[in-house]
Amino acid sequence: MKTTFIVNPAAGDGKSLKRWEKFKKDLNFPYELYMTTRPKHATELAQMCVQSGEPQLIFAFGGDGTVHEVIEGVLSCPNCIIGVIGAGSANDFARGFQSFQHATEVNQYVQSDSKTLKMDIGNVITRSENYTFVNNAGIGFDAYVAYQVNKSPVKKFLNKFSLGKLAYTFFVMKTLATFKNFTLTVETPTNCQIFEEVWFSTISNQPYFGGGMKISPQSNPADGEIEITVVHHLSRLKLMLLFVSVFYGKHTSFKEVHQITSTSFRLTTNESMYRHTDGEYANKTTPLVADEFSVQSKKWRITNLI
Ligand SMILES: Nc1ncnc2c1ncn2[C@@H]1O[C@H](COP(=O)(O)OP(=O)(O)OP(=O)(O)O)[C@@H](O)[C@H]1O
Repeated sequence: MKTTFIVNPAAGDGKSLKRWEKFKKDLNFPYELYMTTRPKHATELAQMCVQSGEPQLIFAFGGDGTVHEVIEGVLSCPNCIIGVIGAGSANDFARGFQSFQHATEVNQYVQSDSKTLKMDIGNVITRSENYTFVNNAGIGFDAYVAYQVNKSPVKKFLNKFSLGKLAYTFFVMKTLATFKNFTLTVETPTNCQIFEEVWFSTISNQPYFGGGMKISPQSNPADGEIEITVVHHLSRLKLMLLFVSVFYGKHTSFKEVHQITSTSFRLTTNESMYRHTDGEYANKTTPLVADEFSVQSKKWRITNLI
């Protein structure tokens, strides 16, 4: 089977390139290599790779953004298998899905009978655009933080000293002081609930978000369902406490955290709120116009390492 690596040299605050240089020395099979040079490039490269419709094994080498882009590029190709080597900052994909740590594991997989697992993907239909998500999508506080971090020159500057994570801490604190809570209506095919004073809501295909926070412990990316987590009606101080407890998956016992499982959700905000899909800015909601979140079951294939 044709094997390709798509490497984002800029992932992981720029550490990905160094890691790749080391990693490739231990690979012992022929492969094609593409380096991304800009956002969305990994999608274009993956689309190019699968154009022929031939069976393909494509390794995404980078962070969650890179993996998201590669998977988006292969959705039309049922013969394509995705393997992941997490080399980003957050690497939530590598926590929630099977992924490779070392080149020796990749060598073993390529020489084996290439077992695969079929995985789900999330879709978001909004008034202006459609999006996909592999890990999670969200509306509110976290999306606004991600937006500010990604557009800020502060992160680029701190990256030079491998201190990119400080940018997140800075913008979390800043947003915490200024964020205005919103009202969220959550409709499932069988129910409708209105949540007041919402900080954020996350729709999860797998348990992790934000760099290891186990926001949705029961999410399973192969079960044909997605989970919504709504965090509302709590003080700034308690929100901070909640962020600490999320790392251990203990936040679900807070009465201010609501979780619902469904195959689809219609979410409506009372005012315009920032959205993200897999941590990347995905525009803002239109007040009183529903966004439709759904899941497509078994839509892409991942390397099965077990
Ligand atoms: N050569 C490049 N230079 C700058 N940015 C790039 C380049 N190639 C890809 N990108 C963009 O870099 C962004 C970040 O990549 P990625 O998410 O993989 O790394 P990360 O942010 O360090 O990891 P994580 O998302 O796990 O925190 C992506 O949005 C991607 O489109």
